[in-house]
Amino acid sequence: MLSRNLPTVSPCPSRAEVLAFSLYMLSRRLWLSNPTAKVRPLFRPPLYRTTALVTLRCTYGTATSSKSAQLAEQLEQGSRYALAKSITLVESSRSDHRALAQELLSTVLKRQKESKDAKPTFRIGLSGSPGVGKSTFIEAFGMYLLEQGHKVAVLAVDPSSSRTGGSILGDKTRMTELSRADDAYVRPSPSRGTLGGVSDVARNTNEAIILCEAAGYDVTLVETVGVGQSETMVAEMVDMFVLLVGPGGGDELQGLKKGIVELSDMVIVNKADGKLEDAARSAAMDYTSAIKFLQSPSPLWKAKVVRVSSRNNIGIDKSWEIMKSYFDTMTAAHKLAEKRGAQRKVWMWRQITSELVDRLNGDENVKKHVAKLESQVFDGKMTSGQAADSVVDVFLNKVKENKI
Ligand SMILES: Nc1nc2c(ncn2[C@@H]2O[C@H](COP(=O)(O)OP(=O)(O)OP(=O)(O)O)[C@@H](O)[C@H]2O)c(=O)[nH]1
Repeated sequence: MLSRNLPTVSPCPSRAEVLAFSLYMLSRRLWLSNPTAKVRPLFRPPLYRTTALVTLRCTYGTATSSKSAQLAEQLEQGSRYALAKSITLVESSRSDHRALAQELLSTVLKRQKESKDAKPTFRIGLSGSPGVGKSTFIEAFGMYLLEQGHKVAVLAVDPSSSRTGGSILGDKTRMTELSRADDAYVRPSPSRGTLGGVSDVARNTNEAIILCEAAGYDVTLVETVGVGQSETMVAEMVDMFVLLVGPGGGDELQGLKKGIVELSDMVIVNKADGKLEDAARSAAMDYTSAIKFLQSPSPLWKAKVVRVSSRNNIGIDKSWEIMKSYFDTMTAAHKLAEKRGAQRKVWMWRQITSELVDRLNGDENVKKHVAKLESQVFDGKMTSGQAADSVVDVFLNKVKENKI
């Protein structure tokens, strides 16, 4: 990136310097266009080279920051176009995009900190197996929130899209009514090629949440599907984690899936209508009694269970009432800010770990060294611990020599 490659010369040139340089360039141009004329460059400001450099530096150095300031401004004005563009920057793997995204995030965070009348924001994670009715619920719930005067953003965390290029959540048209509403923003799943691993998905989503909030969306719904670590990941980036289950009952109460109920601050039994109503009632009772014996994510809150028919718009208001009550309880005890701070720290360390491993894996010398060590470990000539120490030593030595 140009602003990175140019030497840092500060401060910016004074007006007099810029004027002197411009006069010099003008007289030079006149002279070059007509060398016989007696308009030779009359003077050469002693600092003109530096001035040129400084001018360039200022022009290109501020190009990124003025672009990011402009985007931040448009975001604050609630431009959906600016929001989509900003999230694309955050998701991009291009280094100039990432640099711009980082500038933008810094500007946005600074403005949020300085703003005295910032609206409170609420981040809600929503998970459930495929087909349980997540889109239908979000559509109905989102429209209800709009009626209550909220601005709603919907983001999707779909680890399948980074692994396979396809996506469980994003391949079909979803939430059509909500997508068209003025005060809603529905972000489709990131497409192929924009993501790396799970850690990148998390980073992008965390940053996208900040951008949505900067654009005035006070409720952000982060939707995920119960695949791999995605539920735990989402639970660790939101204020409240909601699990959507079907009326068939209780799969989530068995074995491995039990952990996900334990993470949940609320369980919504969806499809509580028609022939499924009785089944939904008994599933709700099963969840309510099971939750009594599970550990709560917070000592201040015991998970609630609610029956909903997203298709018939039943129980949507009750769901919001419970969510608001959670929000009020946690805010009154100053627990939300604490939770967000702790989450940021956790993600910082995960990002550090993943970034270090990426750099380590990307280094050619380390790769060669690892290849040798792997065969020694395989043959039992070296323990895995010894090999790991050796790889890290090689890597750190290169870092010390400023080669990485
Ligand atoms: N009876 C009934 N059916 C529902 C309800 N909510 C959703 N459905 C149906 O359940 C099916 C799946 O709904 P979706 O909203 O697409 O489910 P999803 O969880 O988003 O599914 P994926 O996008 O595949 O993860 C659709 O046929 C919906 O019409 C409900 O409240 N009652």
